[in-house]
Amino acid sequence: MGAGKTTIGRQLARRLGRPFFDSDHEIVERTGVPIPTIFEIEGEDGFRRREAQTIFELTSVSGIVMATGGGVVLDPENRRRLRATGWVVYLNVPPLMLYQRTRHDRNRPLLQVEDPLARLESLHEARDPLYRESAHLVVEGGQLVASGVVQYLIREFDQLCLEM
Ligand SMILES: Nc1ncnc2c1ncn2[C@@H]1O[C@H](COP(=O)(O)OP(=O)(O)O)[C@@H](O)[C@H]1O
Ligand SMILES: O=C(O)C1=C[C@@H](OP(=O)(O)O)[C@@H](O)[C@H](O)C1
Repeated sequence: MGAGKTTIGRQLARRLGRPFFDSDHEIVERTGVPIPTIFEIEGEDGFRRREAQTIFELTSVSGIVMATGGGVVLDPENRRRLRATGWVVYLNVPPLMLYQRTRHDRNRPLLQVEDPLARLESLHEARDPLYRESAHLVVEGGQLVASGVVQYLIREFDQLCLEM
């Protein structure tokens, strides 16, 4: 959630010369409406069904870089497919930094509450074990600029390819 997945994923894809997909963007393209509207009409459950379908389709394509919405890990089948078909990176950013990066954005329905920082803290606590279970690599802290994270991921990815 607001951890820089899209920013970092897009730069990484460009550097690797691979296509980039953002699962939220795919859902918006397919439905033709923004995410808050999907939540309003179909509720979170409806959004999660569309999200699972999109993850199913995108994990069937090889050679891409994908950024996912922060809630994809709630579904065990999403976690299983992501881990089985790709190299999964968890960008772990503390809740306060997530708050600073997302506070002006009205496009995240789960954060449209009186105390978004408290919501981010509880989401982070509940989801952190699920992200760790899904990820092959965890990048801690959120201190690096996006290009620094991309540089680090390219080195790790090259190493992985050499070992295979
Ligand atoms: N490494 C970073 N350092 C500082 N700000 C960042 C970093 N990565 C992303 N941001 C900023 O945080 C906000 C959310 O980033 P985004 O990539 O859209 O997040 P996500 O796709 O995870 O929701 C953007 O304003 C972006 O410029
Ligand atoms: O954390 C979540 O459950 C969600 C995060 C959002 O994506 P970001 O991770 O880009 O905010 C988006 O998929 C939807 O609003 C639900």
